[in-house]
Amino acid sequence: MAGSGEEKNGGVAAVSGGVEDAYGEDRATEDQPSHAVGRLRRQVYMGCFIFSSTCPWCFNQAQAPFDYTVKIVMPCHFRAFSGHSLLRDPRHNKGLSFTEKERDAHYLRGLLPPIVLYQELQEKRLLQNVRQFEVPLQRYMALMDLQARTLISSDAYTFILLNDPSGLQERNERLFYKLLVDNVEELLPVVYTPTVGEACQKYGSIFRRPQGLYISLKEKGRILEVLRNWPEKSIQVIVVTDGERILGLGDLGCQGMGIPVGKLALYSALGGVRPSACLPITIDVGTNNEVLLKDEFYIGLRQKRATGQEYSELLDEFMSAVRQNYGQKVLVQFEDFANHNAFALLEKYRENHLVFNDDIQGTAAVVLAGLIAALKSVGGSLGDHTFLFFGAGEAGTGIAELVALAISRQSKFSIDEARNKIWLVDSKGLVVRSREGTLQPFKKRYAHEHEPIKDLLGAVKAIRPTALIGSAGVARSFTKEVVEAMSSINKRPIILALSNPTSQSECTAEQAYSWSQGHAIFGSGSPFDPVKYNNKVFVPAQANNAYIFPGFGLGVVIAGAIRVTDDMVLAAAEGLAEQVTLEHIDKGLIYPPFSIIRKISANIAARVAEKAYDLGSFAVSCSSLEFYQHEKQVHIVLLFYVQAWLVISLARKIW
Ligand SMILES: NC(=O)C1=CN([C@@H]2O[C@H](COP(=O)(O)OP(=O)(O)OC[C@H]3O[C@@H](n4cnc5c(N)ncnc54)[C@H](OP(=O)(O)O)[C@@H]3O)[C@@H](O)[C@H]2O)C=CC1
Ligand SMILES: CC(=O)C(=O)O
Ligand SMILES: [Mg+2]
Repeated sequence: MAGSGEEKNGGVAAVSGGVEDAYGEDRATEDQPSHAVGRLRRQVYMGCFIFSSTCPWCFNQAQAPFDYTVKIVMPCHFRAFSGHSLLRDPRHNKGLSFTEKERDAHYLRGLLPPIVLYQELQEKRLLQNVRQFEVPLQRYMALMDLQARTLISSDAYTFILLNDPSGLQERNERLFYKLLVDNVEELLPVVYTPTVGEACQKYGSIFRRPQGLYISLKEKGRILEVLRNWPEKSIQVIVVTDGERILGLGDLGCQGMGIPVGKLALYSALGGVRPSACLPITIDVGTNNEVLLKDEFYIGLRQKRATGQEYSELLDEFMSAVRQNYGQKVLVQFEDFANHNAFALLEKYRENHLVFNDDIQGTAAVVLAGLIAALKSVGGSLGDHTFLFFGAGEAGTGIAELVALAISRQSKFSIDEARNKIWLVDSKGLVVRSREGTLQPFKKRYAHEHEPIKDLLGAVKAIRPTALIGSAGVARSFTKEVVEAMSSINKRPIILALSNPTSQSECTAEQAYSWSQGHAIFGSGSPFDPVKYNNKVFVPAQANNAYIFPGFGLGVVIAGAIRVTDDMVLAAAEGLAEQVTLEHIDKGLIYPPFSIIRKISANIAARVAEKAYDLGSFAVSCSSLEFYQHEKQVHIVLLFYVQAWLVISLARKIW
């Protein structure tokens, strides 16, 4: 039940699982006054522990939002967490919603205008203000300002706080998450794709303050030191990129930071992982983007990308520093690496670290779930159908592998036979046996016997797929002819245009519905508005890994997992697919709406945690297993669901 000693590092800041570390001694940050807070926190946790002893599943390390209660409700931080400092701390600042009592208790009198605005009203005011910006990038910047943790000087802050009529300059993290959670369908496209893509492209010009950790080649040999500079000590999820394949926009080098920041905002808003437990990291090994290298505002190293030994030594050092500093239960999510590194890194680290590649595994889970749901309209099981991928990289082959695994689990087919139902097209055309000698390893399993075909239309006509899945990052590659060909082969063609952002989408929703005369089951990576065609309204699905990774990460955390396996990814897909109801299917939807994403995430988390537990000591640390051992008789998935839902709902109440 207790976190194992081996996970601690010199007495500081190791993350371990189970109940004991929830007392929080090991995650005090340097600016927290220690003993009084420790005692108070212990009392709060003891109270929770009594509650949890009737339901031990309700209480473990993911419960850390309680930290917040201690800090903000108790007048225990004296001046260290009061007055200016409190207003300048986005994590604890409540802005105009500090009550009269809190203003007295925290030395805030006079620092705020006299009015007390309750959070709902603050939220309404902010939403109105965000909506006033017509340009999506301005909305993005306004929201990021609200979230930002690193602050401007106190004088400037007070000036802004007291003089900013829009209220948008307030740094108030809990308001940011409340706004996001309550308006997820409206704000997701702002903090995430497509707008985050533009933000990364312009990151150098719009950069105001650091939002994550930058680890560059200059820090080689000192990465542990760099990690220790981050103010939070108890980290549960890291999203890391090296910026080489940012969405479908290519190499954006150090400016890729917008992606880990955006993904982790969703981890908190949609998956209940406490913001302070999330760490965005960009590894800067240079960039091959000539435009950036010549841009005077570029924020990264001005050199070509390091490769080979230099690159892999830096990554090795990073992984071992992460483990040393945060223990073995920190989830490292690789994001938007180029495929020549992504597959190799996943293979290399998955045996000994808790790693997850969102582009390969998260995307696979979301698409498999969508296919399972779509087949409820189309008919037949996965093994009865043929799948054609346009794009044979991380997303394409990641999905292909999970679909093959699902087919082999559901039917009498072996995994190799299942792979025969899947075809890939890459930049050189259909992946066929005669190309085997020059193919990257991850494509070889799909090099089937067939004559070479160069173009997508030719491949569609020859392979006659049920589903066409685009992940090449090539805009408008699903032409009218391609969609018409799919429609002539299938009554209900499944067409997924996964490439992000919107500018790279293989086709628009309107094109898919009109060219298929309303028959397509369509999903896209970035959102499209509903389309009216022949007096009927079609609601496109958003086939994006954002459905998966927040719940997946939460599942890993509540299980105290130490490894990610394919079965856990499959469980996540099933956890999403089972939430698509007949009502959704009747409306042509292949995913439940994002408006209920927190419920979706709780279900996915429960499925993933259950699977990790089923897999036993390979996936879950021995200490967590011991904790679960005596519960073997009970319905474990239900307990995990309750736990996940509690974390997600408590997070919303407490932040
Ligand atoms: N919706 C979602 O949740 C997700 C969407 N994506 C999107 O998918 C896209 C691809 O990502 P990812 O798989 O990681 O990228 P990769 O670079 O790993 O793969 C891209 C693939 O597209 C192929 N390709 C490139 N140009 C062409 C072309 N003209 N014709 C045919 N094939 C081509 C490449 O061929 P070759 O191998 O020959 O170079 C490669 O196989 C991106 O836009 C990304 O945003 C990614 C992850 C999740
Ligand atoms: C969604 C995502 O992860 C991507 O486009 O890379
Ligand atoms: Mg990605």
